[in-house]
Amino acid sequence: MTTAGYRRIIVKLSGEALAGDMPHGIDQATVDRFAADLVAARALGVTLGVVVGGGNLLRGATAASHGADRTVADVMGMLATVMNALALESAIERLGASARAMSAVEMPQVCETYERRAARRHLADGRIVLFAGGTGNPFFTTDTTAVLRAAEMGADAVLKATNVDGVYSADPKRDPSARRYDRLSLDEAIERRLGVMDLTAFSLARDHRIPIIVFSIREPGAVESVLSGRGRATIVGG
Ligand SMILES: Nc1ncnc2c1ncn2[C@@H]1O[C@H](COP(=O)(O)OP(=O)(O)OP(=O)(O)O)[C@@H](O)[C@H]1O
Ligand SMILES: O=c1ccn([C@@H]2O[C@H](COP(=O)(O)O)[C@@H](O)[C@H]2O)c(=O)[nH]1
Repeated sequence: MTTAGYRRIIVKLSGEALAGDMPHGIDQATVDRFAADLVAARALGVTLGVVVGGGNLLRGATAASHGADRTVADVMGMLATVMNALALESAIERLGASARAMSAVEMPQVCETYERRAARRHLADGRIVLFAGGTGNPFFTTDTTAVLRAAEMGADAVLKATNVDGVYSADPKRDPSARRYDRLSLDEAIERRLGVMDLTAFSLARDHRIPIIVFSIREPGAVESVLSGRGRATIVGG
């Protein structure tokens, strides 16, 4: 299967990338560009859910390594993902498309609470659903959330839009000799402990036979390119 066959997808959008050229925070121009990418992908007729990370604001494990309580830090990380999802929701709606942020952590004054059937209805109605607040539980990541929501929504694939152009034999930021894969199995990704996603996410994807497509979000139109089968990406599983 090529990446062109997917009709229902979950995009895992890097939180870190939302900072643009800044070390941290939310860069509005980058939010607007990612929103335009998502709207263009939706215009291909693809049913689209998005899980956004929080690495531009706070990662629980990092905060804990500096002395914070891990469970509190993880809650803060989940709140960071809500901020990112709200920024994207607003940017998508300003482009004239319909979007709905749904948080796994209840905050009714802020956005809808995640509920599986309601989310499926929003998708069926053509809305881009922004799954915020991670799984709602500490000790997980938004990569795992993306695979979980993909399984719940009956998605064909998870598109991991990040700051590297695929999966390598080692972290390419640390090892310049790392070799890039065009394709590999989920078993191989797990056995080789490839750090582009956590093991929980890869294992859940293997259990539910959900392929993960890893590609760089740096180029405008990246999501649409991957969905059209043109973009540079690594296909894991599938
Ligand atoms: N084998 C590997 N192949 C590719 N990238 C890898 C590998 N091992 C580690 N990485 C790192 O994984 C990172 C992408 O995963 P990560 O989940 O940290 O990013 P993200 O999606 O931008 O995160 P967040 O959403 O939390 O901001 C890359 O920046 C890359 O440096
Ligand atoms: O289910 C989840 C998802 C996320 N978290 C916390 O949020 C941050 C940000 O998510 P990233 O995937 O790292 O971008 C994460 O580091 C956790 O602290 C969580 O607790 N549970």
